[in-house]
Amino acid sequence: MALKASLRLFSFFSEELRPALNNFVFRLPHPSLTSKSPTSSLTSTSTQPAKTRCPFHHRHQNPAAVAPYPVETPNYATGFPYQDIPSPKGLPLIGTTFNLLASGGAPKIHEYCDRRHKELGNIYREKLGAVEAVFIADSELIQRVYQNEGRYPLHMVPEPWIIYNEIKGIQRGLFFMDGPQWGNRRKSLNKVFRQQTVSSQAKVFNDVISDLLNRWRSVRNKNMELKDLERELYNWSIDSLGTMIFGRRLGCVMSDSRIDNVHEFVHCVQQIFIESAQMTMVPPRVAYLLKLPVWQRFIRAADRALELARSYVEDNVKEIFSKAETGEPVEGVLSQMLLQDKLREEEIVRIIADLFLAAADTTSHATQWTLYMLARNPKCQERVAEEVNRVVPFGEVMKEEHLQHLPFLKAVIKETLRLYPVAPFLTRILSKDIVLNGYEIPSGKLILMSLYTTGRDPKYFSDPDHFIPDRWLRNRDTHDVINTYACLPFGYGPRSCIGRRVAEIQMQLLLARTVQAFHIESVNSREVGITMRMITTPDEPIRLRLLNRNI
Ligand code: HEM
Repeated sequence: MALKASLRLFSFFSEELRPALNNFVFRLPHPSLTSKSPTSSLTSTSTQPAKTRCPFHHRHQNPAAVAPYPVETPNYATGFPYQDIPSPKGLPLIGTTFNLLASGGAPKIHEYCDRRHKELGNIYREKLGAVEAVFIADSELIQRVYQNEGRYPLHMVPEPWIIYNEIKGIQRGLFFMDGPQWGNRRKSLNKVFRQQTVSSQAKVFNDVISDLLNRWRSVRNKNMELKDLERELYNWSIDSLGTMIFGRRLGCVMSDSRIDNVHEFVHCVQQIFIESAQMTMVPPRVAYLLKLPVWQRFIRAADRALELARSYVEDNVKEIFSKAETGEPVEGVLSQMLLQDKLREEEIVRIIADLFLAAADTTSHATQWTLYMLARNPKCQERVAEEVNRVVPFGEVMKEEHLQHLPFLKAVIKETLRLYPVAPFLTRILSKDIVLNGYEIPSGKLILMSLYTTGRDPKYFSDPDHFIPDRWLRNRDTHDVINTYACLPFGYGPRSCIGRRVAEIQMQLLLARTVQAFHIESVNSREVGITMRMITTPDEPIRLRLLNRNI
């Protein structure tokens, strides 16, 4: 959801989330400091006596690290004080905001945080604007955060959305829920998004792809270049999800589409992301109070997107009820939610509207990056084409069971998401204190897990800057993926991405069929970089040439 906004979003300027609750009674070294690996023993409750000093002492002269160990029985649930976590120097009110601005601002925040990790280590804290966050870039620390997320994990909701929901007095979908309310809804929705249900949608996903590929054949220019790939993929991802949910086509990938509302919806969702990203550098509450243009644009786009999504969902809900009354068959998971799960209509409308916001940009950008990687790595592209043609000869319908025999294609997608994680930071706010790398993290602190950094860390991935899908293949001698917590493009645990299977099947089908139909070439004259628009997007439009394959 844009939420995801990503969700995943990243609004450093939101107000303080929760006050630090901790009164540190014991300020003793944690047993983790006794181990060779600074992180491995963090998960243990061992009471072994401490033998070594702080693993960071060479780069962070922590007084506690060199203090004599206490005589009384240490409480190993505690570590060094939170304040001792390495941190860059900043100004009192705005922290290090100017440093971020000087480094390119919000669009380059992934590189800024990557440099901070290189300078300060795999854990640091930084105050940007009004919010302080603890950044971690270590697979064992990430694992530890997820192990402690509790029954109802809490993540960060982007500040512009918090304000929006407050001033409009509205409740929203899954991404915005917490506690038992979230737990109950997530349980019902998990049924809808389970593997079996999603797999049964392969046929409808294929119908959308057939239209899309036909459209691409006809809209290429004379150089065989496809215009506005981003918009094409947005339309595809919305049409696919819409067909799964409503049981009928939205029609937004057809070349003669007159579904203006859907196109407007797509446009508004893109706008929401652009404006939210702008507000990473202007405190959203200030933007709201001063009615700055960025806030006005955000609110206009959000109002319209939700209005369009709601009216479409409402129309479909009405139709489902009237068909159910007359005994006509109804397709799509919306009918299942209404008729079997008996969710209230008003709640379904907001849940589904937000699902569209969550799905559109994430799936389309993940697919866009993968197509780009295939274009830049022609040998990999040929291997995918050979693999696909071996499993599904050209002209035969690709079914969900075929996808199980396409390991190299799946490895290509994983490798792309390692280098270009759509959500570059995962967020959690824990409801209990924990110790990370020997430092106490009080409950309520915002923790950001830096996937961009872990995904490119040579500690986890050899030759990390290179696109090497083979590293993900299990049967390969040099299989070098040791710890998957370093690469979690869909998050982890009960609050991980609910749409993961939908996205994976949609992407696998589209990519397999695209590579089967076309030889893809990149037209960009330079290597496309990353610009953050709340999610990982290209810093210039990705331009592809699609040449027909002679099969
Ligand atoms: C390649 C495409 C996608 C990527 C990379 C992606 C990634 C993510 C990530 C990283 C999270 C946060 C997980 C965490 O905090 O542990 C998330 C949450 C979420 N995603 Fe996705 N997502 C994708 C597609 C989708 C689709 C297609 C849908 C809807 C059908 C969707 C719906 C959601 C929702 C509703 C949440 C919030 C879940 C909750 O709060 O319980 N996502 N996604």
